[in-house]
Amino acid sequence: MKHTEKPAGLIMIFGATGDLAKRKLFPSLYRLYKKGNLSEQFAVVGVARRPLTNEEFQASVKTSVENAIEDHKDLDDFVSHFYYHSHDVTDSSSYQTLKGIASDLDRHYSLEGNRIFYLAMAPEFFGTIAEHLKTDGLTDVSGFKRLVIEKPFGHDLESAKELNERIRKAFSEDEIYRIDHYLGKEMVQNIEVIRFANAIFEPLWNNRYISNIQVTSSEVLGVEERGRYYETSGALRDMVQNHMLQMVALLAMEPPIRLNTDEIRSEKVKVLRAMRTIKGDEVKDAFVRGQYGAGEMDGNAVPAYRKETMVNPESNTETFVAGKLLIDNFRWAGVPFYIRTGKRMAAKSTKIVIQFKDIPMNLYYGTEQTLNPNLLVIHIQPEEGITLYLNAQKSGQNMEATPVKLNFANKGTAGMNTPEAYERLLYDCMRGDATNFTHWNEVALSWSFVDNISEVWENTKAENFPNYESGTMGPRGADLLLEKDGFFWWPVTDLDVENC
Ligand SMILES: NC(=O)C1=CN([C@@H]2O[C@H](COP(=O)(O)OP(=O)(O)OC[C@H]3O[C@@H](n4cnc5c(N)ncnc54)[C@H](OP(=O)(O)O)[C@@H]3O)[C@@H](O)[C@H]2O)C=CC1
Ligand SMILES: O=C1O[C@H](COP(=O)(O)O)[C@@H](O)[C@H](O)[C@H]1O
Repeated sequence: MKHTEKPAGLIMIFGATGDLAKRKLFPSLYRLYKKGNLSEQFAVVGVARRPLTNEEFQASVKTSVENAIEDHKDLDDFVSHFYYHSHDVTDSSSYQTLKGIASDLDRHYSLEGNRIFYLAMAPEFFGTIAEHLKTDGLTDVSGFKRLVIEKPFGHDLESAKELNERIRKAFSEDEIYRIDHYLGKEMVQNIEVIRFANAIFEPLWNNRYISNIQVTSSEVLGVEERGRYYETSGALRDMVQNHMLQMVALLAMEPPIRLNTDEIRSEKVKVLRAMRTIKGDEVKDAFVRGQYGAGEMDGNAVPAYRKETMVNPESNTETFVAGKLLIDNFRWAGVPFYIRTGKRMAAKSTKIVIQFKDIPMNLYYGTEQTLNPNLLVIHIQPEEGITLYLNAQKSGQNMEATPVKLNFANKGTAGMNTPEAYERLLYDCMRGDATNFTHWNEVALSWSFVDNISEVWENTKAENFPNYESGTMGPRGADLLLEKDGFFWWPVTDLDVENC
């Protein structure tokens, strides 16, 4: 696929009055515009039901950008490229009007017939919109056409297949950009560089030298206003099926023969294929689910999940998942990948800890004492960087090894759920680079892995829910999962080897 750095084009955003558009998409587009990464030949059509004039829509885009970004120098010029069409996506009759608007803008801005359709709406509309775009001729373009589709991509493998078949009627696989915003994060993208650009890591990156890998993505926030969605999702579908498995795939994949979209995706797919299936009775040994109870966060009392708005007071939905994954291939046989994610935990943090195996014998401590293992920590958020924990002699100490750390802190502005991730992904999509979007094969394999677990959990009531207090690192079962293998979770805040 040829990448043009600044292609002209129309971006049609379905759900343009929604939260995602306001908080992430408009500020990201503005940043691209400010950096000169957006062609002057661009126009945006916002679509949603509520009646708005173009001017009202432009004012709301302006407000969204002002709320997110301090420098607004060129904002008026930027918003002048925005247009609005009030349209119910389930109403077949108004797609023709939308088509007329798109054609007019194409001529007015010389958009070269390039179109990106961004579906920032509830997933039940994805299939309908894609079908209409085709049947009503919006996809009959002289340039490129691309579909950006938000999560969740289905609810399980079956529904994901159904959705995929519907959107594939209008777009080919290489025109579909399935968003996983973790793939837009600076340090997630850095995993490959750390692995494949450093002679000191790649030779050690296997079961001979690594004892276990831990991936934690903990959140402080609870379910907020998303109770209705979350009740049907839970942490397994919301975080594990996509973000957590994507990080595992990047950590475990073989070096691609070339750094292009197809080769990278194909290596990730191989990891997902090699992941050992966990089903039936095995689920309770390899996976732990949790649900938050009431607690205190930053000195304020917070309610239990079951007391949140739109949540069943007897809900069986998990807000926490910990699991042990095994990748049955030559490189990783026998190395556990532990994953852990949850809401209302003690800290907002996404970290990857690679724990290396112990050296055969310790010359430096008393015989009963072991040295601290070498760790490589990849800090995804809120701080961005890497830390390598080594043992060395500190000055003044006599032939005694103490842990020292080598730190690299990324200078980028690290925010949570950052618009920067969306900015990168939007830019990639405009340039036709789908590397950091998920291919259908990845989505399908992730769902089939997760479906086996959710099937067991949906059919067995979690008698001990709620089983962790808000503001903690999850239920005790998550610690036991590692303890039975002789490991423990490395802390995610202030990771200090000396104090572990
Ligand atoms: N918000 C976030 O941080 C994140 C969101 N997502 C995903 O992004 C998508 C959008 O989420 P979010 O922005 O939060 O959702 P919102 O509920 O805030 O927005 C939904 C949008 O859809 C429009 N809409 C609803 N029904 C129709 C209809 N029948 N026809 C036309 N427009 C309609 C609404 O406008 P109106 O009422 O005027 O029609 C609104 O613009 C979802 O798939 C979500 O999972 C993913 C990651 C993060
Ligand atoms: O996709 C999702 O991600 C967020 C967490 O994203 P982060 O970038 O803040 O780590 C999560 O809160 C949400 O439930 C989920 O849908």
